[in-house]
Amino acid sequence: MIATVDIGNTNVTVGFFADSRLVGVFKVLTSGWGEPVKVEALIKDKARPFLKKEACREVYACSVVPQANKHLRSICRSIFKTDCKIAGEDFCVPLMNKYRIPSQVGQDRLVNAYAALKLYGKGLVVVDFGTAITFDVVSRGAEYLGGLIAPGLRLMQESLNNKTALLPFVELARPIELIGRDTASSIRAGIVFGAASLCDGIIERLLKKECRGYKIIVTGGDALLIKPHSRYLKVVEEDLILKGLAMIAASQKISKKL
Ligand SMILES: Nc1ncnc2c1ncn2[C@@H]1O[C@H](COP(=O)(O)OP(=O)(O)O)[C@@H](O)[C@H]1O
Ligand SMILES: CC(C)(COP(=O)(O)O)[C@@H](O)C(=O)NCCC(=O)O
Ligand SMILES: [K+]
Repeated sequence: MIATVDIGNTNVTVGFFADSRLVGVFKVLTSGWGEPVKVEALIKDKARPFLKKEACREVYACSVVPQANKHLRSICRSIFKTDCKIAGEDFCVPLMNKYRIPSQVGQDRLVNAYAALKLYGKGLVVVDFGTAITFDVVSRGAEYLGGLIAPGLRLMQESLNNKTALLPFVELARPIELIGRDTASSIRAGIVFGAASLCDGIIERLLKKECRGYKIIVTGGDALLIKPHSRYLKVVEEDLILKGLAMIAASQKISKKL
């Protein structure tokens, strides 16, 4: 069995793969890194049922929270009894990276692009509704071209609440009407329809120009909330980063054998 870890700005997501199949996933909040001992206890607890069945041979990770990396390394040794390999530090995502400064791009975006390329073939856009909404383009020549970054749904919720006197924090849910007639439904409609329109608008621009005929793949914590309101989001890949990490682990094993 191998373990994969995705440290995003909201969640740490852990996935276990047996024979390339995802057999289990759990999440803990990223904000806990201030108290790594607590994060370790949480991960240990949630990983226990999987580790009882089978030991972990390898851990592949991807992080966009650099201050978490050293804790991740020690947590891996103590829970999984093996060193973890972190994207960008211990291995490179095997993709031609055309970002102006290649090291500047988030490793999560590269892993998403790699995973989608392996699953769906060249010429695609990955949309990830995480803390940020990211759009990542893989060309017909299988190169990572870059993309776009916009604020995610939680950031929209929090900034409306934090930067105004009267707006409360409202839990997001499927909006029931376009024209909100109370504060909570106005905020829900604004954020959910707004994010769907932002997404469709950007995809339309991409499809008209550089990305004519490209496939669109969507992932991330808020993907299912937005999908019903979008024209272009049809193909959902949950846990795309974890799948990408598992595919990279498998490819490294093959290249070692060659
Ligand atoms: N407990 C929570 N705290 C914050 N956001 C949450 C929580 N549960 C679900 N979410 C939603 O998940 C989104 C983040 O998705 P995720 O893909 O896990 O992000 P990341 O990969 O950036 O950590 C947020 O925008 C928010 O709407
Ligand atoms: C854009 C991101 C914040 C997205 O992170 P996430 O929503 O997955 O937490 C992350 O990929 C990042 O910090 N990128 C570095 C800058 C860049 O990609 O250009
Ligand atoms: K994201």
